[in-house]
Amino acid sequence: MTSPMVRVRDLHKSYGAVPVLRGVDLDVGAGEVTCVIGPSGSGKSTLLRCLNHLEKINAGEVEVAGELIGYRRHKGKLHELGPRAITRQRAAIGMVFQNFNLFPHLTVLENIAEAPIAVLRRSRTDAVARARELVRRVGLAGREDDYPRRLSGGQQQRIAIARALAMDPKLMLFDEPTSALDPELVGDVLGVMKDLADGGMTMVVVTHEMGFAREAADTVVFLDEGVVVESGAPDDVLRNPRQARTREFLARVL
Ligand SMILES: Nc1ncnc2c1ncn2[C@@H]1O[C@H](COP(=O)(O)OP(=O)(O)OP(=O)(O)O)[C@@H](O)[C@H]1O
Repeated sequence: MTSPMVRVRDLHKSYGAVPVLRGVDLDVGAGEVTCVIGPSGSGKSTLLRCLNHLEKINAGEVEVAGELIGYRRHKGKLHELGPRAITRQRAAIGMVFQNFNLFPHLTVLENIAEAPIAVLRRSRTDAVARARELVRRVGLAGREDDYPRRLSGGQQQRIAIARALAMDPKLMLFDEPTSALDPELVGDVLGVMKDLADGGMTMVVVTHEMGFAREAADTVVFLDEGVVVESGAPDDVLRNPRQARTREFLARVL
């Protein structure tokens, strides 16, 4: 594998007394795309949220871009980054959610340029110029001054991707980015994501889009009940799964 961008070892996460991740290992090399698949409630979103400091982990090791973000051996000490280091790391991770989360009172350009100005201290001129370039890149030239409510769900999601890219992330996390979209809008968003993947972006994508996983992923991870049941190349996991649980899941969704 190329140099690791994400390295997770024996990750445990519970909500209260309910265990959701039960010893997860994950490796994503720089420039690789990993798709995480699995039934509803299997812990996929929780795994992404642990990578981005949105959840505190209970045990294990999580390393992103060479930096350990927190671990607790079962009987060992908790090591945590300070708030400034967490902010720095979060800035290096782009996250795209199911529900776009654009600011409704900001235009498309302002939505994209806001964080680079506020967090990276870019000049307004530079941030807006880059935002214009990103709007073109996601195929929405001409919509720069629109407000999000005037865009379709698929267009809003493409802007959400552009907004994440504006921070020049080292890693992009996608949490079911097409689940909230009408079927005819899904392809455009997946197309933007495929272009990113082909351009060498490191990506972890939680998805129910098996076609995307087959085409874009270097690795497919099947998560069930908080455990990685099987992982490997898409052709192996999606076409010739070794585990009965993977076969049963695929039979339901394919
Ligand atoms: N903040 C929370 N507090 C308590 N329980 C939670 C919380 N977030 C998630 N859970 C529970 O943890 C389990 C895993 O949730 P998670 O969202 O990670 O699953 P998922 O695989 O992403 O599911 P889906 O495909 O439906 O989005 C579920 O049982 C869920 O109800």
